[in-house]
Amino acid sequence: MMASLSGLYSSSPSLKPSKNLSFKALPALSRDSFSFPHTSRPTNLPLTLSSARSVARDISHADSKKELLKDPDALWKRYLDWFYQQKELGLYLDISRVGFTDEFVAEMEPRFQAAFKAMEDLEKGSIANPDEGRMVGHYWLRNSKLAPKPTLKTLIENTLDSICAFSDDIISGKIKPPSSPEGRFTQILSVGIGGSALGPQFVAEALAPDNPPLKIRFIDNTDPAGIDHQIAQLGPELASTLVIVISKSGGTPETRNGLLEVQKAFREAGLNFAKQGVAITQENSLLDNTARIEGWLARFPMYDWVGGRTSIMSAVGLLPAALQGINVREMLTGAALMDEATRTTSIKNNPAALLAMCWYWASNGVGSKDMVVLPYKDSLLLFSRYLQQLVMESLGKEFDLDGNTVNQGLTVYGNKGSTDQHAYIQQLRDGVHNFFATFIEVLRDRPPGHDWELEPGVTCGDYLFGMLQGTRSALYANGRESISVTIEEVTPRSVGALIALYERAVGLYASIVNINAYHQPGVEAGKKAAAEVLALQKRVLSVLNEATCKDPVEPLTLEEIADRCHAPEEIEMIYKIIAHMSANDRVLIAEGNCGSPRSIKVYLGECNVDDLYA
Ligand SMILES: O=P(O)(O)OC[C@H]1O[C@](O)(CO)[C@@H](O)[C@@H]1O
Repeated sequence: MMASLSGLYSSSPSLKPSKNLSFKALPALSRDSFSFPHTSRPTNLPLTLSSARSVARDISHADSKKELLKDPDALWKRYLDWFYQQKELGLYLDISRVGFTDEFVAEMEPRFQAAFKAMEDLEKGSIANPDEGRMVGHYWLRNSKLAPKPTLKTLIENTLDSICAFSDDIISGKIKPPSSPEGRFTQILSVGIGGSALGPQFVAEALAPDNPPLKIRFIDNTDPAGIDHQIAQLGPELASTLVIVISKSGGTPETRNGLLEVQKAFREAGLNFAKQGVAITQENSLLDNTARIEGWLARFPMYDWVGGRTSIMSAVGLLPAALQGINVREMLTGAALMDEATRTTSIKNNPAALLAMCWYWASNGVGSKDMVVLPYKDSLLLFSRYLQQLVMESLGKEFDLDGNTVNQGLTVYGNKGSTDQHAYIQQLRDGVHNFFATFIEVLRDRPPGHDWELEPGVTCGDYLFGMLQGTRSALYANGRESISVTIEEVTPRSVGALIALYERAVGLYASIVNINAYHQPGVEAGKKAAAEVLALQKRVLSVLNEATCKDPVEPLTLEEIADRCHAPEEIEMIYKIIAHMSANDRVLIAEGNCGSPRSIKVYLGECNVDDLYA
């Protein structure tokens, strides 16, 4: 069997996981109908005669699976057999409730060895992101000795030193806001999106002390009302707000808009933005040039060899964290220790490989099941949102590295326990079986000395513990697989380790399914389409302006606007543009109303003669 299957795990294009070969081929033998744990092979594999036989054999194993489920000794043995711990970090991994078989592990071995080799090359500076021709160096950020060139090593070390020195100076009040009665910075307003927001948001929620030296707020969208809300919440403290604008590319529209809105607020408050602005971006980007020309307070670098979603250990994550009094060197140490632990080429001793293997097993190597992430700790609330980008932007790819269409991915969602038990766990337990769970457990409930028993022998934290364990058991009893990651405490070190664990798992998984984890071509399509909508809006405005400047004014139907824009095929979009502008008092609807598109006739509130000749 091994010999006949080994080729199926090679990277040969014809043997790639294929969604066409899913359960549909043999519905009666769906592994979902089996009780747990499974012994069937992943159904993404081509259905050869031998695989069909192996599925048939799995039916006969179904009873023994039931026995395993009922047999606490066997389950305990499986727990111990696969239990992983990283002692120094106090991090444990339990994958006993995922039903992979020894045979499956053996079959995955060659793929993992290839993935370990690819990871080794990546860490040595290979062009691991071939589509963008870039190195992938986030691992160097926490161990600069790994950097492939001495200049990079120096750059990483100097940047870290300057982040620490700058934040010390801000916190101590050595660097002051020019016109604040407080005499020191009290607030951070972070402007950025995607990888330039999610990491800082997660770290702030997880690690910021109750009374940080600077409190942080985020603008991570181009929603005007959301931006207004953040600025309004700052109120007079805008004068003591350090604005950190984060964009690797330096040209992301949402971030640019956030910056322009904040600069307007500064102008209106009579404040000098430049003296309170900090940029984190690549050298010579639009943002970098703006910050340099306008003389902003400080600039910190981003590098083309660090991706947005893995930038949390660069200035992107470290500067906001340091300013909130979080020990960033500890975060880096945690990540470095985890990097070391996930470098081993023994699957069983490598927690990231174990995760990647379970993901492959649970989702059939094609993302057929979603990953629900449930941290049982309020401060880790944003971990699932952070992982959503890390995993889905990395693994959600149309093509594999050989150019075959694979439509890979792994859906991630989640919030926190036990809160979610009162929201969607009902469906997870009893409803559609389209997921596997990851529990994040934190052993320490409260800082020492603060606990008390709210009923004899039981604390509030015991309830949280009970809810987690109860949900895990209830899911398992209904054949739902789960992974449990345990940390002792939420500290900079353990958070650094968690981040590094998942970064590595994503990298290994991507290798195993033969995709590039480090680019995001799909995002470009949406950005391009958005730019086209805005370009069309400008054409609509120009056509309306021309009609408005006529004497008498010529109200236009949607058809007439579309024709004059030479875009009859865009009539629906033109209607939406008109409806949006109308809702924002930007155009006059002369006749009809926006609710009935055919009735609309439009002209502008006033003719702008200058635009006619622009
Ligand atoms: O840091 P930037 O260049 O502004 O990009 C923000 C985010 O946008 C993306 O490129 C996707 O649009 C992410 O990968 C990135 O984290």
